[in-house]
Amino acid sequence: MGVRLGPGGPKALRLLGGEPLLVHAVRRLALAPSVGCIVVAAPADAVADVVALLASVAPVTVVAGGATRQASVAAALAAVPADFEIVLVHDAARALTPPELVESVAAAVRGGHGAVIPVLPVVDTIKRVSDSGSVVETVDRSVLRAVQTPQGFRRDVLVKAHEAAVDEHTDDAGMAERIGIPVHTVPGAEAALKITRPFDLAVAELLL
Ligand SMILES: Nc1ccn([C@@H]2O[C@H](COP(=O)(O)OP(=O)(O)OP(=O)(O)O)[C@@H](O)[C@H]2O)c(=O)n1
Ligand SMILES: C[C@](O)(CO)[C@H](O)COP(=O)(O)O
Repeated sequence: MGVRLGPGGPKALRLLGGEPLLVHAVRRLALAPSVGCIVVAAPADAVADVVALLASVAPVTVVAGGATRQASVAAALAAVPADFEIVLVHDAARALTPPELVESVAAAVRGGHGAVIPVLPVVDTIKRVSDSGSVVETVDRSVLRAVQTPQGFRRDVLVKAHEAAVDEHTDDAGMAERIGIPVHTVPGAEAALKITRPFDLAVAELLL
């Protein structure tokens, strides 16, 4: 719902350079040579609108999403045709993700990794803080990474991870980690920033 972006309806349908974030994201996915099929999870009451919106952008299958990201991914995964053995999960909110990043994630899965995530180093000093606002400790940021999408999986790994999930995860790799699947990292891209707050949208407008 784009709560952190402020009022204006589902975030995927908010405008960036005059077009919905979802259109930007799908257009860039479709430009990646490895992508053979795109399934979009749309807000349940906007499926017909999203089908119409994407008709001239790329061939897509649109399904009704769920109340959470995890539920939306599960619904989309169930609609991926049986002959696709590699599945990448992407955020509409990462609307400017370059096709080259999609390719590098896909290539790492093809190269033998069951689960692959793009990551960036953390640039700020990170501190653990108590409920009262006092600093508890400074965390060693050299071992931390900020995680992006698309996240790539062998299809059987992603299906198993979703089937095994008993709680909510903020990304799909988190579910794979929980069942002991090794998750491989590849370098992320600054342009794949997640448009979360108004500042991010302003940055994305400038980048575009
Ligand atoms: N029910 C949901 C919620 C999110 N997403 C996907 O998860 C991505 C990242 O979600 P987020 O940035 O958290 O979007 P919102 O949930 O709209 O943001 P907010 O938490 O501020 O409302 C979205 O771009 C969308 O692709 C989804 O498919 N289904
Ligand atoms: C999947 C994700 O984009 C990886 O960084 C992120 O976890 C999504 O988080 P959100 O809170 O749903 O925006």
